[in-house]
Amino acid sequence: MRLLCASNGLRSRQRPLVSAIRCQQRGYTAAVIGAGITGLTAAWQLAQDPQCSKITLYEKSSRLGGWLQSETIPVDGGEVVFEYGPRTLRSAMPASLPLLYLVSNLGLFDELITTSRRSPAALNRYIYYPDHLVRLPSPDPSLSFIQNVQNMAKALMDEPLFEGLVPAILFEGTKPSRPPDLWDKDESIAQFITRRFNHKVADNLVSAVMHGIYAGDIDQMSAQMILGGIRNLEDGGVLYNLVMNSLLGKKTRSMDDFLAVNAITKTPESVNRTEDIFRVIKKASTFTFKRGTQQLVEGLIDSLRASKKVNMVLNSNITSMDPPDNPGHPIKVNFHTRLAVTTSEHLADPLQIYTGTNGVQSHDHVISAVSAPALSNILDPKARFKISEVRDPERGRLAYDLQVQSRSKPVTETLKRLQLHCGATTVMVVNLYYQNPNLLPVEGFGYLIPRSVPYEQNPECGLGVIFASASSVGESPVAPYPTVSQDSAPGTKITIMFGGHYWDGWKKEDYPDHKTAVRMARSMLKRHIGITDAPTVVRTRLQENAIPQYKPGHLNSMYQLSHAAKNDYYGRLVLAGNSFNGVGVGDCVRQGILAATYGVGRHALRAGPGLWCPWKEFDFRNWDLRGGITTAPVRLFESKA
Ligand SMILES: C=Cc1c2[nH]c(c1C)Cc1[nH]c(c(CCC(=O)O)c1C)Cc1[nH]c(c(C)c1CCC(=O)O)Cc1[nH]c(c(C)c1C=C)C2
Repeated sequence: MRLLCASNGLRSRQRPLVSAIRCQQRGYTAAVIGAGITGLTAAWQLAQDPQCSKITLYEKSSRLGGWLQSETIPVDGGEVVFEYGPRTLRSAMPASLPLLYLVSNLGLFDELITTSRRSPAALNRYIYYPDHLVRLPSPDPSLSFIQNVQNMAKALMDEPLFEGLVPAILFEGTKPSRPPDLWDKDESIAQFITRRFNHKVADNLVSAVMHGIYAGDIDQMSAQMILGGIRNLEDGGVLYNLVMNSLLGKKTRSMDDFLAVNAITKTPESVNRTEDIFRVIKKASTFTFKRGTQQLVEGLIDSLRASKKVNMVLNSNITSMDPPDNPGHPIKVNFHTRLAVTTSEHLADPLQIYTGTNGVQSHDHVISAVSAPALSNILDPKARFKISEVRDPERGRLAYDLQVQSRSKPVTETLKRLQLHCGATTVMVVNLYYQNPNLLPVEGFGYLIPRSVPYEQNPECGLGVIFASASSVGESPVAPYPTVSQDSAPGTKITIMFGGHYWDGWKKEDYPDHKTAVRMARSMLKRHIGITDAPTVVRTRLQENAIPQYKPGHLNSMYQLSHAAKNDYYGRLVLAGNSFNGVGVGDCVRQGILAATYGVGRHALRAGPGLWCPWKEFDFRNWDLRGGITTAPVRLFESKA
């Protein structure tokens, strides 16, 4: 096995862990800042550690769960579940294992709905271009091999969406690859795809996919971070290497997935479920919950309550969290809570709510699970920086010059480095329910809208439309695997998403309000797929700065930030969450687990038998995973398994 790409920083050195050893002897306390999915998972994992005596979970709002939010709405003939954030979770091996173990640990396995790899929602994915839906080529199991090949060839020849794709595929292998001295130079996704294929592939296909994941602009997104595994194959041709690897059964794996599987607590319930978990991964393309993804949040909250070790400080505003004076000292967190009146149904009986004004607590470890801008605001709300791009003349690598414009205290390196992680897109989510069950022109997942669609076809800045009824129905994961659905009402549920990078730089007052958003959604559906019916239920949610954007240079700035946090806070501050390594629910769960185990110095790696300890092939005894950012997207290795 070969470690494909590990920057020195993320391999980092060993250091004396005097304070960690002391903590291990007497037990330790921890704080988690932010009660989104990363923070809740981290708090849950800490609560499983008998050595962890107390966990304080700080949340600035009165609601837990971040942007995982579902609502069950009564309608004529039953109920429908609307999602305002993530809705379906990807089932992939081994990336979804930590999440599925967590689900089982929480006793929620029976609550899953799995969407089979052979279902229309998994097979039929569409892109709208330039004025109609185009199905992305994938074998249709109801047709013969010859019919599938004919259909695919026809689509590639006839559809403007695929213009330039065939020559791009044929000649990709002949394009020069990056010279070795520029191996670690980052570029945008658009630059990489244009360099290897052509700009039509970037604009028509790749921009659509990136709308569906990041709501982002491929000119502003890091190829190294987001397409790292693929980009590493460019020597000799990306496609050639992909085909060869597939024929030879070689896979590129992320060590983090294995680290998380190794670290996550497995209750007897989840161990009993192992076979079922692997069955879900094999058969399903995605999964969700009967009452929406919020069920995961509720399961975590119930478990935290039952642990009796967790204090939840809601409505909290952390006013300072300065580095300790020396390595032996804990981190002091000063906070202020408004009168903790909660409206959330989950908080009717919180473990402990501080209703006072100011408080100070010391913690042996702090896990920050908030976004980079939110953490920056905690460290110094008055700090303002001017960031300018500079080119490293020798290596052409992107670098940034940071100048402090204002501050209220001495600026730490951590605070400076956080500034480079501050971009995020805002998405308007519109959920519509129609009584008519036969409204859609095609069966499938929905459609994405690439940036190349002419303005007249997309004046609303739409990113994509989800035929949400299709992904709300599936199989129970438990034998005899009956069909289950989120919705008992028979109509059609559609979600429309707008904005994203198209709204970069907009002010609050520029965003559409509820009425305007519904009007925009309806006019888009009419133009694109001819829907003129009036919906019976409409719900909108503006998700502000919800999806972090990994801009070129992200990996390098993550490495710098990780080291700064390790040094400034003597390994006691751990950073996790979607600002760093992955915006999906599975990514956040993995980061929460890694932070609450290796990140706080509580889980030692051992060279056990079998496939599940890939680190034993590397110098894992020298990996210092404590403090800073525990996750490392460059810890990739090649495996035959
Ligand atoms: C609510 C808006 C979101 C958009 N992207 C994400 C969210 C939560 C995050 C996201 N979406 C997908 C992924 C990759 C797979 C994963 O790790 O879960 C991530 C990280 C893929 C995806 N995009 C859409 C759906 C329904 C899915 C998941 C399931 C699948 O691939 O089958 C739809 C969608 N999401 C966004 C837009 C604009 C959009 C449009 C149709 C933004």
